[in-house]
Amino acid sequence: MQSTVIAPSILSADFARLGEEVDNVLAAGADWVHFDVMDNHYVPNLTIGPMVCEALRKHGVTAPIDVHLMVEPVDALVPMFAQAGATHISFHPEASLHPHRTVQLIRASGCRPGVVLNPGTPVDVLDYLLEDLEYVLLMSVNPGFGGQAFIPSTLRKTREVRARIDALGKPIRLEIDGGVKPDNIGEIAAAGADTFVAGSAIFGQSDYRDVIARMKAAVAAVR
Ligand SMILES: O=C(CO)[C@@H](O)[C@H](O)COP(=O)(O)O
Ligand SMILES: [Fe+2]
Repeated sequence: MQSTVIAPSILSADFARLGEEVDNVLAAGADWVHFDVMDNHYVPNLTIGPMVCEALRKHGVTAPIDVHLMVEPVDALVPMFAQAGATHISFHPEASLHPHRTVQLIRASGCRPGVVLNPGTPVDVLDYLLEDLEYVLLMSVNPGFGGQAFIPSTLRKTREVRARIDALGKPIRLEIDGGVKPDNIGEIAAAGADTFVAGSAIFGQSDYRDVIARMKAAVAAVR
């Protein structure tokens, strides 16, 4: 079984104090930094790019940086993020002309590849990709914004992807992104997730340590 990972989405952090926010959330027990990249094309919002990732590394962040690319096309940004210090890069397969080639490119760039499924994307998209991935990211909201409500059908999809990963027998992580909170994370973990993105639930609280501890305790109770 994979270890539990809590990955705060910095989309909900105070961007004017980003380095300090990331330091604080990691000191409070977070495991990874979830880095949402939006291009105002694949999704109707615009966020941050490789320069900000590089700035976090220069600031002294050593934790894994989990880059979630909500961009189309995908490939040109992969080496740029690898160079900027990303450790994990995920992308939406419908945004790449050749998704398997993109997986190979992420790995060749020295990062761990992941594929992202939107709430309406069937799990069949994993059919010939899963065995070459390090993680699957299931969106539990439609991509583009923080602070949205968790879509319940994601629980069914989580169980389906968990079964596929277990059948394959490879140590592939199952990450959930969107609307994850202390009061639903236990149910999500019970469905088979091991890696949890949370933006507003963490950065919306003043005590990061308390909310992360409550999330980890809720996961530990069911895993
Ligand atoms: O990728 C995305 C949104 O597109 C996420 O990473 C959100 O940033 C998560 O925010 P919350 O739903 O936890 O507030
Ligand atoms: Fe994300």
